[in-house]
Amino acid sequence: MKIALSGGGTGGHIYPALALIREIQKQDKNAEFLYIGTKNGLEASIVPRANIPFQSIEISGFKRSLSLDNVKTIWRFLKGVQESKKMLKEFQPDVVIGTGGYVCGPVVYAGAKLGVPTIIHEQNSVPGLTNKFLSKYVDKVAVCFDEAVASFPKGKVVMTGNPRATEVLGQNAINGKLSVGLDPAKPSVLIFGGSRGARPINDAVLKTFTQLASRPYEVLYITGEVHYESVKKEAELAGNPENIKIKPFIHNMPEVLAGTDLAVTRAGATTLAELTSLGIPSILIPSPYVTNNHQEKNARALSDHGAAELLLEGDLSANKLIESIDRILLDEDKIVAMKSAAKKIGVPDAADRLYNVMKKLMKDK
Ligand SMILES: CC(=O)N[C@H]1[C@@H](OP(=O)(O)OP(=O)(O)OC[C@H]2O[C@@H](n3ccc(=O)[nH]c3=O)[C@H](O)[C@@H]2O)O[C@H](CO)[C@@H](O)[C@@H]1O
Repeated sequence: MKIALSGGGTGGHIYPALALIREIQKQDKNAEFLYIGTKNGLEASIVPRANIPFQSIEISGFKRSLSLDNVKTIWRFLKGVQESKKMLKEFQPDVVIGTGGYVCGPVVYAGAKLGVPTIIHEQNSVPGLTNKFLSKYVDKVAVCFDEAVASFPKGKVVMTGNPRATEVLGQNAINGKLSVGLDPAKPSVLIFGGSRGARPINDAVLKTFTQLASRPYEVLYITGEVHYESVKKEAELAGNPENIKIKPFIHNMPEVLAGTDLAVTRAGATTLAELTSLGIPSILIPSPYVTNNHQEKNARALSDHGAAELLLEGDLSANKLIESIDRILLDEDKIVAMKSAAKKIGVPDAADRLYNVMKKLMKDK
């Protein structure tokens, strides 16, 4: 079986595709893959690192407002479709799957126009522009939230969950802690602002350093690649306490999550699928800078059920952050209740569900 995949820009669109690949590899040793992305997105480093054949097209995102750039984008889209058609004709896939981000626009569109079975996977409760556009042309739309169903053509939508929820299971917590310099005997908090980091979260975290230094727990603080150098400098000025380990980005997130007692993070949909599958309590600080405020909607799907606490960016401060961490982490009953609420939302068999949708589509079409 040959599978072409595309999805990119940020980790939240790339890791679900890689998780699906891992599931297919488990069930079909002979499966072949081609991943199409852009040279500028995170996929250009993450996908080859996972040993998956990677090719790139040139494409940029569409702006919602009227702009000359959009003319360029349309031209690039059409060029991207031609390039994708060439790659797909050469690879001859049995199915094309898009996991979001503007790069999958031309790739999945090209697949549909060539008559190849096509699927898009929408991780969020509110769909992105690219997936909305593609939903008219594809055969199936796989979703993770009930709220997303109404945004897509009836009859195409299937509820699968996010394949990354499957991939993060069964990892070794001790190895995860040791790999980032944490003490396996102590509780730990993971702080990160999505796959690229978030300046407002970094600013608040840096101001908590003096207080965090006296806490009985440890902190793994992932800054995002672009923020790392400046955060490191400020952390040194603040005395960089022993119990706070700072990294720019980590590639073994499943292992690290296995040893995490509490997560403080944005509310990207793929991160939330991981947290709920593992039953990790969280403090969610949704990014207000995303389409239709979709991260807040993602976050509320957890906080409404007691699986997470919502901390809006407007209310974020160092004091509020440390008060929330202490209140949850130092209260065993609260941790147990949040864990169980998170697990109830998780969809641990999501990868198998998506693979089954794919197999059925290929059989039927
Ligand atoms: C600004 C923006 O548009 N963000 C979107 C993007 O976020 P973003 O890419 O930040 O997405 P998510 O938070 O959903 O996923 C991040 C992924 O990166 C992984 N990770 C993160 C840090 C690290 O050091 N190592 C690592 O592997 C996480 O475990 C997770 O698998 O895609 C999500 C999924 O469609 C959307 O919900 C977000 O709104």
